[in-house]
Amino acid sequence: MDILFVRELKVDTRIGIYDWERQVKQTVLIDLDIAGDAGAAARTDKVENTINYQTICQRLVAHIAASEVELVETLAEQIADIVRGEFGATWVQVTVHKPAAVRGTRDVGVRIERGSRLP
Ligand SMILES: Nc1nc2c(c(=O)[nH]1)N=C([C@H](O)[C@@H](O)CO)CN2
Repeated sequence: MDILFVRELKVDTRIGIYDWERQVKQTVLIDLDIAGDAGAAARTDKVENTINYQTICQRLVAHIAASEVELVETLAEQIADIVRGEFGATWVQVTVHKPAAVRGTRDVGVRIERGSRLP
């Protein structure tokens, strides 16, 4: 199994459980690991034969910038649904970072895996 990855996709969004967090936008960073077959794309050297990571990033930026969820868990689940449902990935790992959201930390967030690694 091969992995396509995205690291630190940066998006400003309304997210959080507190009143003040409903008034402002905060930055989240998204990491993705997506199961795929890099061999098929490599043999043809055509992006049509793989999952286009740029298209996924554009789709996720549009979704996340417009979303207004409270929890990082909800956002991670929505991202996994998009990557699997719209891009045909069989397995995805999604990490949502909310840096500096909690005093005394560098980063907090959630990591989820959805789907099967088997083709
Ligand atoms: N499990 C979670 N715990 C917390 C979340 C969250 O999204 N998932 N969010 C918050 C606040 O919004 C925090 O990020 C800002 O102070 C607290 N705990």
